[in-house]
Amino acid sequence: MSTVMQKIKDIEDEMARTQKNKATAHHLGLLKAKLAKLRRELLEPSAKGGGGAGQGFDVTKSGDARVGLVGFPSVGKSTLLNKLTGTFSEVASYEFTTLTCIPGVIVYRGAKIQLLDLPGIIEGAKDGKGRGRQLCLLGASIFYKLNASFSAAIPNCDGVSAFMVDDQIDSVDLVASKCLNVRVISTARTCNCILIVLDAIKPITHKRLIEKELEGFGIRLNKEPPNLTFRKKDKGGINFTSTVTNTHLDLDTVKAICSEYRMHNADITLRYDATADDLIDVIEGSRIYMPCIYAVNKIDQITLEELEILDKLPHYCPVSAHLEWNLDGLLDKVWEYLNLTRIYTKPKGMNPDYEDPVILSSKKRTVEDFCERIHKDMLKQFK
Ligand SMILES: Nc1nc2c(ncn2[C@@H]2O[C@H](COP(=O)(O)OP(=O)(O)OP(=O)(O)O)[C@@H](O)[C@H]2O)c(=O)[nH]1
Ligand SMILES: [K+]
Ligand SMILES: [Mg+2]
Repeated sequence: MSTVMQKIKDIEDEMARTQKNKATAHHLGLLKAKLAKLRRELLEPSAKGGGGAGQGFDVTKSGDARVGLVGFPSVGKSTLLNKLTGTFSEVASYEFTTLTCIPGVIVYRGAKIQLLDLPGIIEGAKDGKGRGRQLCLLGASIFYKLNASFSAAIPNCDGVSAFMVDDQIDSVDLVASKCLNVRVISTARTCNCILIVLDAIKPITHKRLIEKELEGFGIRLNKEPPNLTFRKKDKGGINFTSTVTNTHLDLDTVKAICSEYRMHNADITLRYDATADDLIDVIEGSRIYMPCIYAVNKIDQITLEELEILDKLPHYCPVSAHLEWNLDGLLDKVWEYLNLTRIYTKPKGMNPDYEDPVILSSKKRTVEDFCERIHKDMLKQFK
């Protein structure tokens, strides 16, 4: 059951051991491609039934946009949900209080924004590093709590029995924690914006760990899709051109990556200094480019000097969920990052309705999209 995870770990270990230089670039490119393929496998529905329905949490999308709270345990995600939406999600000082997805709604500037509280991300689950006995028991208890819908709902967990003997708890731990992360991140993929919640008094490295976890599952944060074209052909080999000098990719690396995908004929054109990861992203497709805000919580615990530093970092928004500090600032930022468009309609012979705008997303805001939103037949009669 954990073979995919084991393979991922092996490749990550090999990458860590491999020195980065010109001679190893193509081999590293190949490993990166292998890793991307394995991670995709982890997200795909299991071949043996079980189905893909359980990849994310089963919460119906509603409103004009969806925002997800992602972070390590006990950083204050549920407290934030409660304060921002008035919904109830259990808050406690112990880790993994929340084990499922709890939605709430924020009405802001006429838009309905669905906010999702999610379980904490489990550190090290990605590379199979446990935290010894403590995490083993935690994994087991998460597993028991989730078990009712567990093996049916989660890919790559088929056949895990709830009645594992003690020496198997290690693998239960790994599977349970991995699966919980997969569910959280699969749900995060359905969002229009992610709020990475950080604890102001925890190490700054936590930010990078959460980012890596999300990146590992195809989410690209505050990033534009790579400006490169990849065109498959029937013959002619690999043709690699670039309009700029590139420092990351050479023909050998490009060929190694393409061969991993069994693509031996393709035109690849770069318009910027792209990396191997960028090329893999384009070949893989299904990457999600998403705005992300770092909500640094519990600022009531730090000094003013520390706060001033945090406040200057890009995409950061310091808050105290518990004391309700700067929640308006956070909402403003969410609004800005969602980049929604409000359209006010004016009924014939009446004043425009400034109370109830039609909300369009940043990606779908043409007149056509507007018509679609009002009524499916509107476009046909539209002049
Ligand atoms: N000092 C301080 N404590 C906070 C703040 N926000 C939340 N807490 C506390 O942090 C603890 C964890 O809060 P939760 O909201 O349960 O955190 P969570 O991220 O949802 O935790 P899990 O569901 O277990 O992943 C609780 O004891 C909260 O009271 C804050 O702004 N300042
Ligand atoms: K908690
Ligand atoms: Mg919680």
